[in-house]
Amino acid sequence: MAQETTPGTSLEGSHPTYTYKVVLLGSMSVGKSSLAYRYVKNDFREFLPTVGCSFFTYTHNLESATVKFEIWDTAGQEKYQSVCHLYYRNAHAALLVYDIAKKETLKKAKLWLEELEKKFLPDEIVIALVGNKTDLAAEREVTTEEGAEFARTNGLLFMETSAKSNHQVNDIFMAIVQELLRREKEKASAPSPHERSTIDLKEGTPKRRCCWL
Ligand SMILES: Nc1nc2c(ncn2[C@@H]2O[C@H](COP(=O)(O)OP(=O)(O)OP(=O)(O)O)[C@@H](O)[C@H]2O)c(=O)[nH]1
Repeated sequence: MAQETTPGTSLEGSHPTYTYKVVLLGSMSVGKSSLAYRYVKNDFREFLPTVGCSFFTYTHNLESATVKFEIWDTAGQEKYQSVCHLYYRNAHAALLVYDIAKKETLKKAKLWLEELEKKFLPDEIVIALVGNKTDLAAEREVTTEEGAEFARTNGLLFMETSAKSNHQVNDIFMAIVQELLRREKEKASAPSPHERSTIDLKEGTPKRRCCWL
């Protein structure tokens, strides 16, 4: 298992570097490894079994920032479920992957969402719902509207992809990058805890209070 890393931010002038942990979750064989492989290596292999967890890194050199992704690809097999919480601990983003040709895999993605909601506050993690295998259009069991509606009502990013035909794989990872950067900006423009003051009614004088005690 890869060593867990602490995300970091280094501010070099106006070009910061952010490191994020991104996890892929979902049923067995929905294409989690294939999506990671397509994204990082721009390739597709028919056979990419995951034993436990595998690990990829990818660096985005954007105009405004450098964004490093540590992508944790978890195995969908039931026997690994009991240790899965170790994989998504401290994650900044999660892709909940289902197979558009297997309805029950969307149910499993919904269960993953419940699990994440127990462990993270909404602003702690960016979650994307990903309907993979759009190239199997003739076998489709989940409509685009069904996925989109579930994502909309739960505040998730949503995209349908095909790791095989390279459809929207880059786009979903880039949507996650953009959302993470948007949140960084929002955090940076929020008043710093040092700036907040409270009034001590007993003494009648404004006091600075540190908010993370
Ligand atoms: N047609 C099609 N097949 C795909 C696609 N993505 C993955 N597959 C196939 O689906 C099977 C499972 O893919 P994986 O990437 O190993 O799926 P996984 O979710 O990582 O599976 P586990 O590691 O067992 O949890 C393989 O045979 C892949 O070739 C896709 O977009 N289209």
